[in-house]
Amino acid sequence: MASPDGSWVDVVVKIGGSACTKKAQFETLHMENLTSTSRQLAKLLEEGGRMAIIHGAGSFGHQQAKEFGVSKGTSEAAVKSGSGQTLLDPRLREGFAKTRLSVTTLSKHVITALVGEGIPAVAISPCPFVGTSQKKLLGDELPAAAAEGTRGLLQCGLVPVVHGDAVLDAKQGVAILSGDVWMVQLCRELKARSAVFVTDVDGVFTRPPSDPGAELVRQILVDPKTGELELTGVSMNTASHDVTGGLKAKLESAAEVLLGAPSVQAVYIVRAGSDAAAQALRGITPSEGTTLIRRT
Ligand SMILES: Nc1ncnc2c1ncn2[C@@H]1O[C@H](COP(=O)(O)OP(=O)(O)OP(=O)(O)O)[C@@H](O)[C@H]1O
Ligand SMILES: C=C(C)CCOP(=O)(O)O
Repeated sequence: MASPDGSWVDVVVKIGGSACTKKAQFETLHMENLTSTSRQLAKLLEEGGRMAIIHGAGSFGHQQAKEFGVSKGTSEAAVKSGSGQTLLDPRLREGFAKTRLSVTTLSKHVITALVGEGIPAVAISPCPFVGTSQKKLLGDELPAAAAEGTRGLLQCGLVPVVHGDAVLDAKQGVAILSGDVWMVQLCRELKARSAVFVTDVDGVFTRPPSDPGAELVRQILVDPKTGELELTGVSMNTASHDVTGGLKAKLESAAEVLLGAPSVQAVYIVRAGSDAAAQALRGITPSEGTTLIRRT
C-alpha cells in the first residue's frame, strides 16, 4: 500500500550487470555478489523497508545483442515493408530470440537468489508489453498497465523485479531497453525516496577503477533544471560488448531520476554487498560510495 504521502517504495535498487555477473566471462554469474546483495535486501525487507528491484544484463544478453545488431535494429523502410507488417530479417529474429533467452535466463537466476533469501520476488519482463521508438520509451513513460501492474504486486506485499530486455521498437523494429531506464520510471511512478545502483566497484572514480591513481568521487552535483552533471576530471570507459552505454549512460539516468522524480532525495552508486550498500539502501549517505544530489 502507498504511504500517506503517496510513496509506494522507500528505495528502487538496480543490481547492475557488473555486480550480479562476471562481465568479462560470457554468461557467468557472480554468485558471491548476488548472494550478498540478496541477503542485504532480505534484511531490509525484514526491517520493513519497501523496495522495487531492477537488474542489468552484464555478461548475459549484451554479447548476443551486439553480435546480431539487436540494439541497432533494422531500417525504417524495412519496418514499413511487408504490407504494413514488421517482418524482421531472419538474423535479427535469431538475435532477438537469443538475447531474450539470455536475459530471461539471468532473470531466473536472480529471482532464485532473492527467493532463496526469503524475498517474495516476482519477475517482470518488459517484452512485449513495453515498447520503444528509436530506443526511447513510447511517450517517454511506461505504459499505464506496466506501472499499475508493478503497483499491484507491491500492494500484495510482493517485490517486483524488472530486467533490462530486448523489446519491440516502432521505428527500428527491435531495440534494447536498459534497466537504467526503468530506474527513472520506477522512481517516478512509485515515488521512491532514494535510488541505489549496485555495481562491482565502490562508485564513480576519477578514471577507470583499474587505472593507477583512480580516486573515488564522493559526491556529484546535478543541475536540477537541466540535469547537467558536474563531472570535471572524471573519465570512464565502456566494455566493448556493452550495448547500453556503460557508466556514462548510468550517470545520465541518475541525473534524470533527480530531474524527473522529485521524491528522490539522492541517488547512490555503491559496491555490491558492502557496508556502503547497506547504508545507501536505507537512504543514508554511504561512508564509501558516490552520492548524486541536486545542486542547490
Ligand atoms: N570512471 C569510472 N568510475 C567507475 N567505474 C568505471 C569508470 N570507468 C569505467 N567504469 C566501469 O563501469 C562499470 C560499471 O558500469 P556498467 O555499465 O558496467 O554497470 P552495470 O549497471 O553494473 O552494468 P549493466 O549495464 O550490465 O547492468 C564498472 O564495472 C567499471 O569497471
Ligand atoms: C538485453 C540487454 C542487453 C539488456 C541490457 O540492460 P542493462 O544491462 O540494464 O543496460
